[in-house]
Amino acid sequence: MNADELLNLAPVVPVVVLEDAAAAVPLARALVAGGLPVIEVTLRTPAALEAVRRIAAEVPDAVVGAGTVVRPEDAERSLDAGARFLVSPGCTEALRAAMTATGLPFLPGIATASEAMALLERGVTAMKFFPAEASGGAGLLKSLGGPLPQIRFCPTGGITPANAPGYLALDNVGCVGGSWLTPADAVRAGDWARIEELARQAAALR
Ligand SMILES: O=C(O)C(=O)C[C@H](O)[C@H](O)COP(=O)(O)O
Repeated sequence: MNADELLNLAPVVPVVVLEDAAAAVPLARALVAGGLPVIEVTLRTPAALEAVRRIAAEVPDAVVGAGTVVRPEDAERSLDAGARFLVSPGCTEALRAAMTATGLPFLPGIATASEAMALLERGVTAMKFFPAEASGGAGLLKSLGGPLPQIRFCPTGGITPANAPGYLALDNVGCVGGSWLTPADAVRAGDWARIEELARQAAALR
């Protein structure tokens, strides 16, 4: 799978923060059952890598990746845990090199034309647009599509069921990402039925 294929797997990528790795497998099963197989586990908690490991081992229909990859060493550690893709909120040359070295598809974050062009010079054509709403939203992406039509994006940050269709209608958007599918209270309560239903609604967005 390359990064462009990753963007085509599902219209919405749930961005997940897990405090407890024990929730990882039932959570991933609920998302897959709802029709969202691509799952980004953010490396924001001590439990994150173990969560990736468990989903990779126990939920074969999920495509689990690591998000919030911000330090070069996060890339290799995510690969070792079984991540199948990497996502970063922004990018540096050292981070790009580390993500490339894993051989995994990755979506480096950008918010401006210059950031996108720096990655394009390195052969990267699939990127995360972050923080999407705060940086100019669908209008900015539409504008970037004029001079930079070869780049495709996964906008993330402030995406909701209400504004997602506006992004998904753009030629240069493959999918959107968001945390709304896994509300912290639902995860804490183990309310997998609610998460499955949120996933089902999101899977129908396109
Ligand atoms: O952790 C990362 O790698 C990020 O870049 C940030 C996340 O993608 C956003 O925080 C999700 O945004 P919301 O859906 O608005 O909650």
